[in-house]
Amino acid sequence: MTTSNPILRFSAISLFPEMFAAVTESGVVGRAIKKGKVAVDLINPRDFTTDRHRTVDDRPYGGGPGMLMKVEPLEKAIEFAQSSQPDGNRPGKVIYLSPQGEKIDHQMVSQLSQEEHLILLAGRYEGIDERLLNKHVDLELSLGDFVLSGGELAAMAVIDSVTRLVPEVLGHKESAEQDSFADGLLDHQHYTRPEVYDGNRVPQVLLSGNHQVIESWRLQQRLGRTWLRRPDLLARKKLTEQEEKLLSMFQAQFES
Ligand SMILES: NC(=O)c1ccc(NCc2ccccc2N2CCOCC2)nc1
Repeated sequence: MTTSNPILRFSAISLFPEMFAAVTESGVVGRAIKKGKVAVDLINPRDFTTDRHRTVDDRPYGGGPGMLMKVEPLEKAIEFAQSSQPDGNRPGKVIYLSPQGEKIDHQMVSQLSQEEHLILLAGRYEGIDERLLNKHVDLELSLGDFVLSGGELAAMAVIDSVTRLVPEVLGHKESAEQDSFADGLLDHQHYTRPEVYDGNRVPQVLLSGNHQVIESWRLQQRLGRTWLRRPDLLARKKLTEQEEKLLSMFQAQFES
């Protein structure tokens, strides 16, 4: 069923809009767009230039290597994105993807999935004038402590991860709920045919058909793997009595 107005609209402001085909033409986001649940508008600051050479970069005050994104075309692109908002809707939230941003995690992605319009600013060159950021940007976010050549890949990661959490986008909803991190734990191991691969058997419990035992084994593995690999995540999670028991059994086996 295609709804006339999407649940969530992304406006991606980028000098390389063609990069976004990677999310708009395939997978979960591609399907959500086809179903009219999500929309992704591509806005290129170059379309807002007024000079003959369609200049989108400018030299940094204070000198130094590299260029910055030119203020005027970028500001016009942001204002266009904000104006392209159906009346009565909440104004779009302007998000700037940068290594200086707040680290993104599941909580942030989940909050963003409640918005109606997200305007994603993909930086190029060495970045953007601080005064423009102060004027227009609501949220500066980072995927992690590493540098990309542009903000587009980070923006696409936001589009994909947020879209997965938009209600009914994933169809059988529980798979978004069962995404690891959704409940603060890492995912359990996965196995498929053949039953013996490279001399290694699939854990017997998964062949038992006993779904209660299988679910509890999977939960125990999620708890154990989180304890081993991401104790920081475990520290933040309130465990039920059953979870405490499963984890301590895992720890006992691990330390035996
Ligand atoms: N961690 C992240 O989310 C992330 C996001 C973007 C990004 N790059 C685009 C960018 C955006 C803002 C400022 C500088 C830059 N860069 C431009 C190219 O030069 C390096 C600095 N990199 C990593």
